Amino acid sequence: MNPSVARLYQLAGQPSRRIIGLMSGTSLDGLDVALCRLTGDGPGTQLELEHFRTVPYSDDTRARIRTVFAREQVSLEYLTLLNPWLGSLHAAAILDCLREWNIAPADIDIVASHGQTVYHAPQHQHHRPDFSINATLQLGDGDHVAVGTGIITLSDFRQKHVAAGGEGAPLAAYGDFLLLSSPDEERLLLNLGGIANFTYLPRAGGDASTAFSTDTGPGNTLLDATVRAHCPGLQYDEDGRLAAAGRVHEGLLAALLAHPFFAAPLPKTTGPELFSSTYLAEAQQRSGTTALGLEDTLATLVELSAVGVARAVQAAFAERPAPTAVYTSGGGAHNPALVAALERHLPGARFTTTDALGVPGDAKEAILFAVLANEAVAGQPVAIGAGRQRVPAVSMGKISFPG
Ligand SMILES: Nc1ncnc2c1ncn2[C@@H]1O[C@H](COP(=O)(O)OP(=O)(O)OP(=O)(O)O)[C@@H](O)[C@H]1O
Ligand SMILES: CC(=O)N[C@H]1[C@@H]2OC[C@@H](O2)[C@@H](O)[C@@H]1O[C@H](C)C(=O)O
Repeated sequence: MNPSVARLYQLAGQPSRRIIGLMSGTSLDGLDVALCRLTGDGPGTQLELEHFRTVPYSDDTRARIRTVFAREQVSLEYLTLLNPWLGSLHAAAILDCLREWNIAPADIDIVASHGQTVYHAPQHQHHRPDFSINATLQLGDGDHVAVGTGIITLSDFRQKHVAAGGEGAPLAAYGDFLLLSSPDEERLLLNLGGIANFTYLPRAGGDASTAFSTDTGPGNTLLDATVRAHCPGLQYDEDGRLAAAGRVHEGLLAALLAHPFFAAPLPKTTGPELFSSTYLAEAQQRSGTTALGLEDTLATLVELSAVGVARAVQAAFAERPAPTAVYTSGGGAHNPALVAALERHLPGARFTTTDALGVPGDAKEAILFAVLANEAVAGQPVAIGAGRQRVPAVSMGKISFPG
């Protein structure tokens, strides 16, 4: 038997596994590295987060990714080179974290690598009517991660979801359902990353067919792009200070909300391909706000993110009350201006970060991929959701052996 197959078989039978989850999201702030001890599988999964670190991307790495990121046309040569280059970069980042944590690579069972999304193309969003399919592309080749670290690696998680009829995202429903369902309350788990999304969790033991997750629109992506364009050297509006100094421009807000994405049925996914500086510039043109100051523009974009979330929540809970327990995660949870806008638009909701549930908000997405890898190796496909909101019951991730 191939020794790596034997090792994988052995790992699948162990009571627990030590898995490093990797995520690098649309904000391009860095690579999130979460070392998880996962015991059991399925709804009985227990998480112990042993270590977490965000390895910041250098300006050079960000610039390389931005050369192709969310662009319709790119150099095929550049894309080809970036794929293994990012895989090796991620492998080096893992080794660096392990050195810092004083852990040998041989003591890690699996790496679960999301890779870097460079283009997300659900059918409702892409521009090629000759392809009536959903598609999404993550770079950072898994073989390079496996060979670079010497650790069995699962990667490219989104393709199976697409192959099984999904849009490749959000995958959060799986991890949230397995780790964060509670018998005491139904929950909304609201992730405020570059793109915002939420998962609805019924009470644990209740009707799992009602669980689902959806993107809601921009989270931080337009805020970050606007700050970068106006304030060279700054990556984001720290603590929402600039936005808090501005006033919402109702005309610009209405022009932004006119996009059909906000009225489209749930679940839906999106990305910076749609919520781009072109989208903002067109709305500014239509509303006559091209000269609007930075603070007012940011205040309006904060409002847009919050209204996007509120509209999706209202659409999901048109017939019955929305859960009042809302747990936030992602970088936007650190932005008081965004959280305040959400509190205004979701009156009655109690906002807490997922940290209160033992899952640090900044680590949640990296943990998700560790959970997905744990399921792929040791679990069964998870059946949650129903009808249009069905989450395909599939195991996800492609396996790369180090040797
Ligand atoms: N103190 C803060 N004040 C304001 N905004 C913040 C703060 N800390 C983080 N952010 C925002 O969070 C962003 C990073 O968020 P996060 O790491 O969750 O995004 P991501 O994982 O890349 O996105 P996605 O979930 O869409 O893939 C930053 O770019 C910034 O906009
Ligand atoms: C295609 C893609 O990378 N989508 C990301 C992105 O970042 C947030 C939102 O858009 C979400 O749909 C998804 O990530 C999380 C981890 C998910 O799949 O649940």
